[in-house]
Amino acid sequence: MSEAQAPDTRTPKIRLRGLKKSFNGKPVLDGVDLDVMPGRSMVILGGSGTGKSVTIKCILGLIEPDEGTIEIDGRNVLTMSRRERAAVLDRTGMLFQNGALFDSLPVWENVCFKLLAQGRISREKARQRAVEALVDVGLGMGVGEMDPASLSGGMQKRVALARAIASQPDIIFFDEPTTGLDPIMGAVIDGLIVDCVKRLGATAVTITHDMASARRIGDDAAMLHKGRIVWTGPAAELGHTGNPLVDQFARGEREGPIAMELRR
Ligand SMILES: Nc1ncnc2c1ncn2[C@@H]1O[C@H](COP(=O)(O)OP(=O)(O)OP(=O)(O)O)[C@@H](O)[C@H]1O
Repeated sequence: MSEAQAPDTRTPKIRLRGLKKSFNGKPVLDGVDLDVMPGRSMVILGGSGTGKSVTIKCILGLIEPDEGTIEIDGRNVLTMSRRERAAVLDRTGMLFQNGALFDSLPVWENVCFKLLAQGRISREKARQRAVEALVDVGLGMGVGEMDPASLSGGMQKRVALARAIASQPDIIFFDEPTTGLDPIMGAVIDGLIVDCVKRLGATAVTITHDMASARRIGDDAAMLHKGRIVWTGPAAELGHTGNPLVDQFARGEREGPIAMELRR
């Protein structure tokens, strides 16, 4: 492969610099810096209400930050035209915390909702694409015709995963993918996430409080604390990083720097 054709593995897929966001004068993000390299799986950790979801929503264009830059493939999406930004965001997928499936639509329409809404695909092709995505997450073809409400929690998560991958995105966000699942189903979903992300060659960003899940899904991890990323490193080291904040959080210990701050 010539140098011009070689994939650029040095430019981060996502680069956040100095990202700030306040709500009603209260800072939530206070200068977030984060790099997610292409094809890597990044897990973002942090206590409840520290701004993990706000960070992801800023990247997805659902919340406008007050300051900072958000680069995707080296280009600042915040200064792009609406059209350019929409084209970049079209290449992303998202698995929402509660699945966010529409009960009024059969599963297959949920899976291909984005493609259908954008008129990018015929209904016949969408149905076919949905069945393929459902098979990829271990669901039978018949599930496509069912109502989401009639499915178990684990099956709903699989459908939500099928929806996240159906448009074959190159960046996928997972918000608490194992919340509400028993530990075995959680491990199954994690395995599917890893397989699907690998198959697509996608870059993944996951928010989770589940440390077993973080170690299974993540290559890299980052900890958000007091509006900033205070640590990044290998997900496999969580609990043994040598950073007292991260290790306390990862081990779920009551005593440590985080508890002391809460007591003040
Ligand atoms: N649209 C909004 N308007 C006002 N405040 C908001 C808005 N979105 C988020 N917040 C506030 O920002 C803070 C961070 O919220 P966020 O949902 O990002 O936390 P989180 O780290 O994802 O927490 P959790 O782990 O509990 O899901 C919270 O105090 C929340 O109330």
